[in-house]
Amino acid sequence: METSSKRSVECEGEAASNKRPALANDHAIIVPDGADRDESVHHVPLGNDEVETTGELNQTAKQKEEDVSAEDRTSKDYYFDSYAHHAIHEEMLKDDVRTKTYQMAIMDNKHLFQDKIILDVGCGTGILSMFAAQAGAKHVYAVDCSSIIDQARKIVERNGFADKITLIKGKVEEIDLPVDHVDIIVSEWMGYMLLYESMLDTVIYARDRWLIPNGIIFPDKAVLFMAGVEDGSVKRERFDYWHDVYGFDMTPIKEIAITEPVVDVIDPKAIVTNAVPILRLDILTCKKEDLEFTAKFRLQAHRDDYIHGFVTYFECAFSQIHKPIGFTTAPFARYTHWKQTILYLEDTITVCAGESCEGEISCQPNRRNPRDLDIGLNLRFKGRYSNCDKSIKFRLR
Ligand SMILES: C[S@@+](CC[C@H](N)C(=O)[O-])C[C@H]1O[C@@H](n2cnc3c(N)ncnc32)[C@H](O)[C@@H]1O
Repeated sequence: METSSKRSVECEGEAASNKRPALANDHAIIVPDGADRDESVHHVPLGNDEVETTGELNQTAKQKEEDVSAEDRTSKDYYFDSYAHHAIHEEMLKDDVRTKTYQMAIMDNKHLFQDKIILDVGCGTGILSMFAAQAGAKHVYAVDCSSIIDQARKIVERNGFADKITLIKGKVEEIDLPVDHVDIIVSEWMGYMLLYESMLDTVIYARDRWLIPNGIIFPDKAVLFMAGVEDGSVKRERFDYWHDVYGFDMTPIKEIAITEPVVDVIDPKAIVTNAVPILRLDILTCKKEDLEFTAKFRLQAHRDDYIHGFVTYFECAFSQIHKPIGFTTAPFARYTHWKQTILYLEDTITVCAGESCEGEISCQPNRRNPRDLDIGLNLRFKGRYSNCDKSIKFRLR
């Protein structure tokens, strides 16, 4: 089965489901009502606006800059700059699957927030801090290293929360809080393929330093999934394109391009196999080491088709609240700004219904740029029409 290359357009016509799909998952995830799709949102490329920081932080940034050569200047260097611009926050706020799930999780659980001390890890515009203050928190500490916090300060004042929310500009790992402990941590740390940006490290740091025993983290569960996809038209358009560019062979670029996972919307009809969980995280207990993982997988085709790559997506849950909720970034659910992340294969696998491909997928932060992800795929397939035994490396940057 072939699917259209105009994936975002095709997707517009999909019936967006409100119900959590039946996946191999052990916690209830409900996508909130009224979270409409917004096809106008786009990922904002990492920019390089000047970030205002303390002298000490500027020093650290300069030092880091000297450590990396020009070709390695990727997300590591531009990370906080990228969050300084309002457009990336607009994209996140307009993702109402995301934002409304946080709002519901907080506002429908006022009993948890009443008179409690809250820490917002990476507050951005201050949206989660203001939800927490509205829910009755005694005080909220909102931390962000990006200069967007200057706008957050004005927003907090304008909305009458200046006495309830203290904004602290700096890296969570480098600041001191005026309190020794917090009752609840709220944070939106998830990146593409769940772990891109490595911001969960920061939440783990904050949890271990400040969260009281039996404290609460919003959200507290995350699961990453993978499935096989038929996506021939996009593969041809993105990668095979380089075979003949105005009559020239530009395949050296194809060889690089295919090692970079693609963040895009996948038509749910393109999914050829079952989806399997490859990482389950309990944010209350996980360690930094758990974020480097290798998982075995076995994916069985549910129809005769081709596998051109593997799609990954994630789900998050707020399970410590009165009635657990969550959201999914799956292709068959509503659009989110995370879309899906696809690992395309150089070779196409011809698969028959019932046949399985298996292997191991590994993922770890890149050694030089820890906000990038190095992904390894060992793939084995023996089918009626094709065989495959390969090790492939990708880098999400
Ligand atoms: C994905 S945004 C979420 C913003 C906001 N909480 C929301 O939900 O709209 C993550 C924010 O965390 C900040 N951030 C990431 N790592 C940080 C760190 N180590 N220390 C302080 N801020 C950090 C970024 O600058 C960014 O503004």
